[in-house]
Order: sequence, then structure tokens, then C-alpha cells
Amino acid sequence: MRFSEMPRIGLGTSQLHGDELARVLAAGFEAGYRWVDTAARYGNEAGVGAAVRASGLPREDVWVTTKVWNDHHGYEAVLADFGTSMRELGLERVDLYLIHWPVASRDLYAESWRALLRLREEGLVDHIGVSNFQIPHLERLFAETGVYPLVNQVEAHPFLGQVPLRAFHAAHGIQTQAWSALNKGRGLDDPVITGIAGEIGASPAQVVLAWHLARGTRPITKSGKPERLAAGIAALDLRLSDAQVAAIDALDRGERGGPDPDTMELMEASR
Ligand SMILES: NC(=O)C1=CN([C@@H]2O[C@H](COP(=O)(O)OP(=O)(O)OC[C@H]3O[C@@H](n4cnc5c(N)ncnc54)[C@H](OP(=O)(O)O)[C@@H]3O)[C@@H](O)[C@H]2O)C=CC1
Ligand SMILES: O=C(O)C(=O)[C@@H](O)[C@H](O)C(=O)CO
Repeated sequence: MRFSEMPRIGLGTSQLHGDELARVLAAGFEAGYRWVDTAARYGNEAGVGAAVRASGLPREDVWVTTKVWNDHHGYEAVLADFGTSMRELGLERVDLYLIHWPVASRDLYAESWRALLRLREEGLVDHIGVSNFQIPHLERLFAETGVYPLVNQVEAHPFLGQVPLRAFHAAHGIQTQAWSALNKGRGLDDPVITGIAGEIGASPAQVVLAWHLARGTRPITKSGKPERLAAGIAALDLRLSDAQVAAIDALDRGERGGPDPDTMELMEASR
């Protein structure tokens, strides 16, 4: 799939395995999701690939992202682990391959980025990017290779607006993707969000997804409940006013629910 055709809302698969993974992905495809986010770390690439094949959808209609984990940084290690991901997925191509975290303490992320550039040059992956990179990490990639990532997938939700990072992305043509787009349900009861939900006749979760879309961020969400998955896709049709977007922007308190990219070092094996 061309980058310009990339779906606007992604379906996450972290911590989903076996029958539950198959059930959620089948419900997600039924609801209209066409972008699945996995990672070596999630230990479910084989199940994701199987669900894509089982969907009956043409392969070119589904966007599959996977990521290399922290224990496989470095040029040769990335190339080797990409091969393992491809075998696990059992798909001919992966649409987007990301470096999951910078793990700056290892000082291997720029070398890892060179490996992603090679994979793209060789046509083994269509698009490449990073996840959880801060501005200095992105600057370093450009300084060393002259190429910015196409995507940076970072934690973002109303309590973590990522304003400086998003401005940097906009200046350098990097797409912002939001993981934990719903902050795992936290803050959906905030009066600003429930108030806008009442104004437009939508659910709080739909309001948050519509807010991501209005500010040009691509949200990735997850639910085990088919009705929530369907509601998420319906958010594509919602339009917030500038005032509603600004009111949600004002909830930003720089509050992370997940790890801090500057200190995240989890090196447990992904496989
Ligand atoms: N690159 C990275 O480092 C990271 C990437 N990710 C990716 O992003 C994906 C999404 O992240 P995740 O944190 O799961 O996303 P969300 O913010 O969507 O959180 C999902 C949780 O929110 C609940 N939820 C979903 N919809 C609603 C709703 N309408 N009302 C209330 N609660 C709701 C779900 O519960 P229920 O199932 O009961 O509906 C689930 O427990 C991951 O699966 C993964 O693919 C995640 C973390 C880090
Ligand atoms: O879920 C992800 O994509 C993450 O990067 C992290 O949540 C990671 O999997 C983790 O284990 C953090 O402790």
C-alpha cells in the first residue's frame, strides 16, 4: 500500500495472543480496520499474519506494521531479526518496520536505522520509521544518514499532547502516530471530553479519536469488545470544531502512562 493510502486508525495487538488475538482481529477487520500494529516484542506476529490471511482481504488492502525490539539493536542484529519477523508473519511484505525504542544507553539506534535503510533499499520493506524517539534521537538519525524516519509512533492522548515533538515532526515530514491513543480509558470521564461527546452525540472514546485525527495524528487503539472497535472506526466520520480541538489540547499535562523514552531500557528478549 502506498504511504498516502495508509489507513487513518490502527488496531493494536499488544498482549493479544491465540484465540483472543484471532477474535479481536476478525472483529476489527469486520468493523473496517485495515491497519494492524504488532511487534517482535508482542510475541504474536505469527497470529497476526494468520489473521490477515484468514481475513480473506486482499493483502494490498491491509497495512501491517511490526517493530524490532530493544534486544536486537545494531546493524546485523536488526537484519537478522527482520528476517525472523517476516518468517513469523508469513507475509510477502511488511508495510512499515519500526525501531521500537531508541534505548540511547546502548548507542546503537543510528546503526539500527542504517539497517532499516538497507532493508528499504533492497525492497524488503515498503516503509520505515521509528517509535518512541525524542527530538535529539531524530536529529542524530538525520545527522548520520541524511534521512528522517517517515513515522514516529509515540505515546499521545489528551493528557500527553506531545506538542514540541509534533511540531518537529511537522517541520521534517514525519508522521505522528499515537499509541495508547485512548490512554487505556483514563481521562474519558473528563468533563471537557464528556461535554464535547454530549455536544456532538458521540462517545468519549470517539471524541478522543476524532481529536487525534483533527490534529493530523494517526491513532492506534485496542479493545477486546467488538462494539468499541466499531465505534472507533465510526470516529472517522466525526468532525470537531477548532474550539473543541483547542479545549482538548488544553488538557495536556505532560503525563505519561507508559515508559519514558529517555530512560526505557527493557532488554528482555523479544523471542
Ligand atoms: N510503540 C510502542 O512503544 C507502543 C505501541 N503500542 C501499540 O498501541 C496499541 C494500543 O495501545 P493501548 O494502550 O492498548 O491503547 P488504548 O489507549 O486504546 O487502550 C486500550 C485499553 O483501553 C480500553 N478501551 C478501549 N476502548 C475503550 C472505550 N471506548 N472506553 C473505555 N475503555 C476503552 C480497552 O479495554 P477493553 O478491551 O475492555 O475495551 C483496553 O484495555 C497497542 O496494542 C500496541 O499495538 C502500545 C504501547 C507502546
Ligand atoms: O507495548 C509496547 O509496544 C511497548 O513498547 C511496551 O509496553 C513494552 O512492551 C513493555 O513491555 C514495557 O514494559
